[in-house]
This record gives sequence, C-alpha cells and structure tokens, in this order.
Amino acid sequence: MTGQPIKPSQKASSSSSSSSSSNVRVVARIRPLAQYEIENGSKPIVKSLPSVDSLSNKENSIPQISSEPEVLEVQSSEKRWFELDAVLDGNSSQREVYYKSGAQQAVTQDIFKGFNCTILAYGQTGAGKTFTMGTASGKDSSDTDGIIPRACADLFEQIDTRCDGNAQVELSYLEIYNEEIRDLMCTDGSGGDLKIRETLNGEVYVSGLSSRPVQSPKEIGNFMEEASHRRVVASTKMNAVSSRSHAICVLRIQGVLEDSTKFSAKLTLVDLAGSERIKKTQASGKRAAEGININKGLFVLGQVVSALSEQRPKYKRKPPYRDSKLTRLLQDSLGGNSRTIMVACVSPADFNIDETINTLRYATSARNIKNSATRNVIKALSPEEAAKLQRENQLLLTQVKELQETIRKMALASEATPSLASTDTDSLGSQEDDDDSTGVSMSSDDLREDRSKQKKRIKELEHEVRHLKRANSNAKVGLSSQITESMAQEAIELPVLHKKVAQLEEELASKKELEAENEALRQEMDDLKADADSARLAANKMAQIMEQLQELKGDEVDKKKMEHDHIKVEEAWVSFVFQVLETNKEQMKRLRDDFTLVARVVESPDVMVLDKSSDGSSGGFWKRMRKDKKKDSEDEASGDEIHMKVDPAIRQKLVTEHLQFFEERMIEMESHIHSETLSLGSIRDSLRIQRDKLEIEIGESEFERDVLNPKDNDLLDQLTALLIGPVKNLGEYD
Ligand SMILES: Nc1ncnc2c1ncn2[C@@H]1O[C@H](COP(=O)(O)OP(=O)(O)OP(=O)(O)O)[C@@H](O)[C@H]1O
Repeated sequence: MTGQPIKPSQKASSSSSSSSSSNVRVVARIRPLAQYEIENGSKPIVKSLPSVDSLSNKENSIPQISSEPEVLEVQSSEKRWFELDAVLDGNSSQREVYYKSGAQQAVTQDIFKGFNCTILAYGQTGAGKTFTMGTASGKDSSDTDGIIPRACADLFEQIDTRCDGNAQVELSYLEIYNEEIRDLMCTDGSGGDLKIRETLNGEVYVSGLSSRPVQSPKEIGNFMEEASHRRVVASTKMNAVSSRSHAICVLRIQGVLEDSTKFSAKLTLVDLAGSERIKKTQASGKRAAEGININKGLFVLGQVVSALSEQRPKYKRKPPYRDSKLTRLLQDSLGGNSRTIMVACVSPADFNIDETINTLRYATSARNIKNSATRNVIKALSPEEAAKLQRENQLLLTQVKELQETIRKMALASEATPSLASTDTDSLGSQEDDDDSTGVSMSSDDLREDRSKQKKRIKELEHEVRHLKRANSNAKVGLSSQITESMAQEAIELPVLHKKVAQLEEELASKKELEAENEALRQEMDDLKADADSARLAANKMAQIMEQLQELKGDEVDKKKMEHDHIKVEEAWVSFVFQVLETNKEQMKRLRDDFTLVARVVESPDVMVLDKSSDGSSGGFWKRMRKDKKKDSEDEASGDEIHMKVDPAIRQKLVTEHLQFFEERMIEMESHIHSETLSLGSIRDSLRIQRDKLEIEIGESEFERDVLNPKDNDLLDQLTALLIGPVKNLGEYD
C-alpha cells in the first residue's frame, strides 16, 4: 500500500469555497517497552525500517516530512510489514513526532490557508496516545511536550508574525465518557450530557458547549490543565493513568493576514481512550463498563474507517457515523471538510502483538480515506462583493434582532406566568388527602425543573445575541474608518453569523418544543385534577353502595344462622336413629344367644335344655318344643331346665327349621342395620360438612358486616387513595 504524503498546499484564492482533496495522513509511533512489559519478559518485535529520507535528516536539524512512505516491521512467527506516511520508534523525540506527523505543517501552514485540521491519536490502552498528544501544560515548553502544547505555541507565534495580532482564537474542550458528552470547560458542573446537533448546512456541533476566547498558549494551557482535572482517568493493569474517555479539544481561529487575506479554520486535537481487552487490563465493575463503552466507540470508528477506505465500488457502504458520538463528532475529520493526521500508537512488545497488528491494520486502511477540505479564506473583495456582504450582514443583523425580540418576549411570558407547580400543588392540596398528592407533586417537580432549564437557556441565548451584536457593531465601527479592513472583517464574520443564526433558530425551535411540552404537562395536570374530582365522587358513591351491602350482609347472616340451626336439628335426629340402631344391635345379640342355645341342643340330641329366664325372643321355638313334647314324649322338669325325650328325627327337623329361621332373621337384620348405619353415617358427614361451611360463611359475613360499618372510615380512605390518580374521566355520580 503506497502512502500519500501531504499534498503541497494550494494558493490562496479569493473564494471561500475552494477545496482540496487529500488523504488522511497516518503515522505510526512505537513507544519504548513499558515497565510491566519488561517485568513480564516481553520482547520487542516491532521496529521501523527507516527511509532514505529519514536517514539523510541530520541530527538536531529540523525534521523533515518524508516524501516517501515508511515501513514498520512486526517480527512474530512470520514477518509483517506495514506501509505508513511515517514511522517513529522508541528513540524518536516529541519534536520529531510533531514535525514528521505533519502536525507542525498543519498548524503553521494549513490553518492559515483556511483549512480545518484534525490531529488524532489512536491505539490500544497504554500505547502512548496521551504522551504523544500531551496536554497544554501552560508551563514553559520542554522536550517532553506533546503535539497539543507545541501546536498551541506555534499557532500564537504564527498569529503574531503573520496577522500582526489581528486574529481571534476560541477554545472549547469536551470529553465523551460512557457515550455522554461533557463540557470540560464548564466549572459549575452543568456541562453534562450535551446533545449533538446539525446546522442547516450539515455542520455537526455540540449544543450548549462553552467556548472561551484565548490570547496565548499559556492561557490555553491553564484552561486545559484545569479541565484535565475533570477528565475521567483511572489506573488499570496496563496503564497507571489510563484515560477513560475520548477528549476533543477544538481551537477556532479567524484572522487577517498581512496581505489582507481573511481566513478562518478549526483545529481539532483528539486524544482517544485506548482500546482494551478487559481480561488484560483486569478491569471490573465500573472500569469494565467504561472499557466496553470505549471499545464500542472505537469499534464504530473502525467501521467508519473501513467504509471510507473501501476502494472496491461493489463493497462501498455508508459510513455509520451516527452509531457513536465519537464518530458523529469526527464526521468532518474522516471523509469530510478537514485535513486529518492520525497517529497510530503501538507497543513494541510481543505481549501486545494482536492489538498492535489490529491498530496497524486500521492505520493502513485509514490512509485510503479521502477528505475534501474547503478553504475558508477571502482575499480581496470587489465593491459589488463588499456590498453583497454588507447586505447579507444587514439581513443577519435583522434576523438576530428578531430572534432577540422573540426570546425577550418568551422570557417575559415565562416570568409573567405564575409558578405552575406551586399553583397546582396548592389547589390540589386543599382538596386531597396526603396519599393522593404524590403523583401530582412528581409532575410539579418536572415542571419546575423544565422551567429553570428554560430560564437558563434563555439567559444563554441572550448572552449569544449580545455577543453577536457586539461582533456586528465592531464590524460597523471598522466600516467608517477603514473600508477594506471592515469588508474583510465582515467576510470573516459572515460564516460565523450564519452559523450562529442557524444555531439560534434551532435553539428557538427546541425552546418552542419545550413550551409545547409545558403546555401538554399543564393539560395533563388539569386532567389529573378532573380525575381526582371524579375519583372522590366515585368514592362517595362507593360508600353508599357499601352501606347497602352491609344491610344485605346482615340479612344473609340471619338466613345462614337459621340454616345452621336446622342442620343442628337434623344432626340430633341422626344421633337418635343411631341410638335406635344400637338397640337393634343389642336384640341381634340376644338372637345370637338363642342361636347358641340351639347349637347346644344339636350337640346333645337326647336332652333339650331350655333356659326359662330367656325373654321369649325365641318364643316360637318354645311353643313348637311344648307341642312336640305333649304329642311324642314324657317330660321331666328339674330346676330351670326342662328335659325332654324327643324323637331324634323330629328333633333334628325342628332344630334345622329353627336354625334356618334364626339365620334368615339374623342376615336380614344385619343387612338392615348395616345399610342404615351406612346411610346415617353419610347423612351425618354431609350434615357436618354443611354445618362447618355455614359456620365459616357466617363468620365471614359477620366480619364483612363489621368491616362495612360506615362509621369505620379506613377502608373508604384506602379506596379513595386507590381511585385517585389512575382513574380517568369516571363521569359524574349523583
Ligand atoms: N514514546 C514514549 N516514550 C516514553 N514513554 C512513553 C512513550 N509513550 C508512552 N510512554 C509512557 O507509557 C505510559 C502510557 O502512556 P499513555 O498514558 O500516553 O498511554 P495511552 O495510550 O494514552 O493510554 P490510555 O488509552 O490507557 O489512556 C505512560 O507512562 C507514558 O509516559
């Protein structure tokens, strides 16, 4: 893959729309072995193969940008080579990196030609990105200064020599932490979760991001040092001070060159958080979550790079800029209106070979990305052009005034409106119990918060309008004294004004949206109040219904009690029948005794023993025996027994007949008693079940009757609380 050195800069033109297409310049920086790599016995396997150009660069002379690509060699199981615009190894100084990366040229030349420039460091965690970019320390420059302090120093030096101090620089500084944009320049803690917006002409910007005019590198250094304390850093196994966020520092520069050429440009300096393997960094909990978000942003960045670098038309696809905040903010730098330098930082250690190869793959792909940077310069103006610009300027001024008036009116209206939150809470408070006001007061808090946000935003907008007015009046003052200067000044102000107006319009639109939301909330509040009234009515109606229910329940209790009494009577009857059955059983016992007697007779065929004390239950047998005695035998009586001589055949017949008679009766009675007992048992069981059930029902009904006592307000209160809030449009209950 052949690298594309930075193209020679174009000549200044009189138009602000001239553009130049250039590839992203990609250089690699190999840092020395880190302590942890030495300790784990890592070997250096990444090195640069110096170009002829770089060998010819003499020591201590100004490092030159190589006109030929340079090669980086990775020596693992097999050798691999990567061709880049420059390769800097562990011996390269910070100064060399600044020059050979192309950063020095971008700052000292491209910016003053009106090109937007981006310099970003990319690579795995601990690979040396922060070391390479550096922070503007604000202290005297030293050998260890990275790209940012060097760029700031060169920028102001150039402004001094080339613009005679006639230039303005504005600084803004943000970080993307866990997919949230935070303003690092904001001191009052309100710069969190900023939103990305787009102007009508497609420029991406961060709404509400603060910016400060700066006059010197020292001032930038001070601001950045202060801001860097707000940046999230933490210690991991691979870097003691690891950046946990992507930091983006933007310097907006506009000025007039000695030849009256006006230029404006944006210098974006990016220190990305490093890609990391959670296993290697041994991050857990919050650190691991950060790592995942960092990797996610970088993954999308890789996708964007790969989509932009695709050469084969068949495989070309839309870069997924919108998939992460990082790529959305770097949209201009990758494939857009910017000259971009990417420093791919890598470790030399075999321990990190996978990450190094990954970084270098992206780096070589990124070299194919073509940006189309537009120059923002105006060199000389014809009287017609000047008049046109003045007219545009006038138009913008009118727009600004109109916006200012709208904002003023909105501010007045918002102050004139009584505090919605307090009014509504009061009015509800007078009607509602404590319980039911909870949902309503939550809405009030939201409203109060919205209101204060709105007021804050109005103040910001007023501030911006004042700033615009000041800028325009300065332009006017210049017009009367020095026409050329002023026209050029206006030319510079014009794009800025355009942008500001677009931003203001957008802010206004979002403010109107807020007003609409506010109105919707007010409406919701009214609905809630209506619901509360309906619920109260419903609760009263419920009380009446419950009173009626209570009466009904009373009747029910009486009825069930009667039923209960009836069952008790039935149970008593069943007990009585049981007693009768017991008697029957006793009779059965006696019959059995008789049976035993007969059995004895059968055993002694000559003598019949009759028990006179017997109660006559076997009377039939007696009679038969007497009759047979008179007819066939003589009798003898002795004591309680009567001894008879009976013909054995007759005797046998009699005995058999009576035995049969006994048996039949016994079987009959036994089955009768058995079935009676069974049916009575089941009647008794079912009665018992019914009684138990009734007792429970009576208990419940009595309880309900007691609970429904209208004097007891607890249940009513609970019902009212439940009904108020969720009930919508219940209607009237009269
Ligand atoms: N070229 C270099 N020469 C000497 N030391 C270096 C070099 N590059 C990096 N270091 C040192 O290596 C360590 C890690 O570097 P640095 O913090 O810049 O890594 P990083 O890529 O920004 O990591 P992270 O993504 O975790 O923030 C630091 O102690 C730094 O001083």
